[in-house]
Amino acid sequence: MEPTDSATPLNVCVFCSAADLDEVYTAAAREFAELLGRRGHTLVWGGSDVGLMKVMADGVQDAGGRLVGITVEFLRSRAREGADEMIVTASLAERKALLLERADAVAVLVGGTGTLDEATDILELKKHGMHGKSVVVLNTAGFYDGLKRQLQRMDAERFLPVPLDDLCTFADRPDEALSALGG
Ligand SMILES: C/C(=C\CNc1ncnc2c1ncn2[C@@H]1O[C@H](COP(=O)(O)O)[C@@H](O)[C@H]1O)CO
Repeated sequence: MEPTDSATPLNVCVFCSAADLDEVYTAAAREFAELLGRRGHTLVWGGSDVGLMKVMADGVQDAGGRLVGITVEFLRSRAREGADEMIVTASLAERKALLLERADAVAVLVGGTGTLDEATDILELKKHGMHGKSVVVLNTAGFYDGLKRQLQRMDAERFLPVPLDDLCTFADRPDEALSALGG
């Protein structure tokens, strides 16, 4: 499908679960992916063809967007066929650096420890002024309510050297998340 909506094309890095999840989560990811694809954006992601990562890649590609996968040597066998680009790094650290480097903006969808690791890494880099890219957390079904409360407490009790709002925003819906990224 050709992209139909006009917006400045962005490279949007998405961190999300490698697991197969309930419909409430896959539906939101699919909607976000379709918005990205329809607006001609590129998905930059971990490159695997599993779980929510696959839902995102399918949705973006079906809606006319591009796919740039950045996988790592030990997960190479899980890499998606037919991505526009697939880069294989030697280590997870190198992969995280490249995911950020190739992105204009970052979206954190529901996920486990892998997603949390990636999200805190880019927030830490942003805190230290290493990048100024927009970061949005898509809080599907309140999945990240606990994380939001924790970060708000860090902010209120001065654990953060910059305001939380300067680090990331939370969005309840996929369209809000994309708007927060300027897409
Ligand atoms: C080995 C299995 C699946 C393949 N796993 C992964 N493939 C690619 N990227 C992965 C994988 N696991 C973690 N990642 C990265 O972390 C995020 C997902 O981790 P989570 O713990 O599931 O949230 C994701 O953004 C990836 O970049 C087993 O079937």
